[in-house]
Formats: sequence, C-alpha cells, structure tokens
Amino acid sequence: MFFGKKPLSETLLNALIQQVADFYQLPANSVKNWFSQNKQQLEIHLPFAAKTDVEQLQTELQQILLEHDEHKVSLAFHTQIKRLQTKRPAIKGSGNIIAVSSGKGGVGKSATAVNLAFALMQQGAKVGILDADIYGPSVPIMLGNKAASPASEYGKIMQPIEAHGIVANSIGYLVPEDDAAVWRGPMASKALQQLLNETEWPDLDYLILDMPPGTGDIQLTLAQNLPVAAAVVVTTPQDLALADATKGIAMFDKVDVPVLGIIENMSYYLCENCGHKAHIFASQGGEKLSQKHALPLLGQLPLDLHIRQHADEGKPLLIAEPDSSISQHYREVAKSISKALYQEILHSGEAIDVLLVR
Ligand SMILES: Nc1ncnc2c1ncn2[C@@H]1O[C@H](COP(=O)(O)OP(=O)(O)OP(=O)(O)O)[C@@H](O)[C@H]1O
Repeated sequence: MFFGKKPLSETLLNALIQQVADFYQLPANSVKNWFSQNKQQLEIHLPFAAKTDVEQLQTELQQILLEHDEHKVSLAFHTQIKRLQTKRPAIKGSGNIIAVSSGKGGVGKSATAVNLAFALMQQGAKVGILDADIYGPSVPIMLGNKAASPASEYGKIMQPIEAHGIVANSIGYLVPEDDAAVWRGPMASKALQQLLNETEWPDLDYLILDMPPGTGDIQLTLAQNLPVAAAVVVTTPQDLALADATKGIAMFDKVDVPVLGIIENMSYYLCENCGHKAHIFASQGGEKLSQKHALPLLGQLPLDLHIRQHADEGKPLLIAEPDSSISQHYREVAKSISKALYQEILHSGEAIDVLLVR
C-alpha cells in the first residue's frame, strides 16, 4: 500500500479503519475493505447511503491524520451500494427494490415513499420510484408532472420520467385514472409487473415501490412475483391502522421478504405557535408494534401542513425545504433503511456483522 512513493504506515491505516468501525459500531474487519488508496488520496466506499455522516467522519479521520503528521493525505468518500440477492431474477438497472407498504389506505404511504426516495438520493444513492398504487396513483401529483408521459423508442421499453434527480414511472402517466380504477386484480398485477419490467431503469441503487394499500391478492402477488429486496411498513399510531400493519408484516413474512422496519406517520402534531406536541392519532402505537414484531421503528414523522402542501402541490418537501427539520428527519430514516438493507446483504453473504442504526 503506497501513497505516491511513500507507504502509509499500517498503524495509521489501522487507526483510521478502527475510527470508522467505532463510528458504525462494526468490527474493524468488515470496514477494512471500504478503504482503498490512490496516490495522495484515501478513498472510503460507504456500502450504504449516509452522506450526512461524511462531515463528521471526515473531521474524525483528519484529526488522526494530523496526529500522524500526514495532513497532506486527502480523503474522498463514495457511496457504493450492493444489490441484495432476491429469489426472483433481478430487473435490469432497478437495484434494490424496496416496497413501501401500508395495511390500510390513507396513512400517508405515498407521501412517505416519495419523500424517502428524495431522502435516499440526498444521502448519496441513485433512486427511482415505481408507483404501484394502481387504483390511486399519486406519485405523478406529488412529483408535479401529471401531464408527463414516458418516451418509448421501440414502442415497448419506456424511459422513466426524470424529476428533481430521481426517475419515476406510474400507471398514472400511461392511462386515464378512471381506466385503471376498474381493472380487476389479475389485470392490475400484470400491468404493474409489465410497468416494472418494461421501464429502462438507469442503474439505480434503490427502486422505491409505492405499493397499493392493503394486504389483498394484488399486494401478495406483487410481493411474491417481483424481485423485492425488502419492505418497510408505514402506519399511523392508532389501533385500527396498527392491526392492518400487522397483516402487512405477516404478508411479507409469508413470501420471505425481509421487513426493514416500521415508519409511524402522522405520529404527532407540533403546534407552530406554542410548540405543544399533540398525539392526535394516539401515541406509542408504532413503538408497541415494533416491539411486538422485533422490528426497528425507523422514524416517527409528524402530521405537518408542509408535508401535505408540498405533496399536493407537486413540490417534494425534500427539494422545496431541504434544510427543514422534517427533511432532516426523512434523511435519518433513509439512512436507517439503507443501513438495515446493508445488514441484510451481510446476513445473506458469508460475513455477519452487527450494525446498530445510528
Ligand atoms: N405526515 C403527514 N402530514 C400531513 N399530511 C400528510 C402526511 N402524510 C401524508 N399526508 C397527506 O395525506 C394525504 C394522504 O396521503 P397519501 O396519499 O400519501 O396516503 P396513502 O396512504 O398513500 O393513501 P392511499 O392508500 O389512498 O394511496 C395526502 O394529502 C398527503 O399529502
């Protein structure tokens, strides 16, 4: 291992590796292969989307370099996400397909899926979104491009629609809303499989699949027949939604798709004037659900006017207000999802590590 002509001491390299390992509470052995050296540059390839960690990591590593009199060495961080092997054959370019599902309609699954797609992008991943909510496709509304239509050069393979740095496809771009609304189950699931297969996804890390709400035949067929890498379940905290979320978790268990965790949406309302936190839809529901199923509670997002306004106006919150505390919260959830999927990749391979969600 050389830096230009000068070898970088093993002691120093080990100290740097240990620092990153401690940061992520991982064994140094797993972190070692994230490092590569190139002339005066030390490259660190993070295997999950965690761009918001880079600044702190950089400071910590630079401090060690300074202590070893190696201040000239520059650091470069990259995001290098692997694909989790799925039972169903992979779809070209789609990367890891993450199903965002809800047992019950109206809990904010689509708004969560869209915001998470942008949050993952802002954490450094290449992201697409497929709107599989066939009876109520809201992705085109939330991306503000309802009138767009995917170009198709050979009459078959479609180019996804680009929006603010992600790509998307939806039945909503292809057929009038009322047409899809009358499709029966088998026709709807076939149309969705086609939509996924016949889109030219541009080498993504993640494809967010905005599932139709519920746990019926269409959902089960999709979870079973598509190469879904993992799922997250969105719920509101009240009992009714939690009972349905349980069915959602059971559905993914049945088809052996790992559930990465639960997102509680509309958890509370924070009064903008007095700062009072009101638990409109009851409290701690998501927490109880996560304990019951031994799944992480990935995030608790507020009931917030800005989330609704930006979604309904077609200006994604993460793009319109990237510095808001809610956008930061979404980025934390996105990072946790990405890390949890990395954990699944480790489990599926020879190495098994413990990665705590930071
Ligand atoms: N945390 C939130 N705060 C405020 N409004 C929200 C929040 N999450 C979602 N909404 C709004 O609630 C409405 C329903 O959300 P959304 O369409 O995402 O739900 P859904 O679960 O996907 O619904 P469906 O099951 O009918 O597809 C939308 O107007 C959306 O903007």
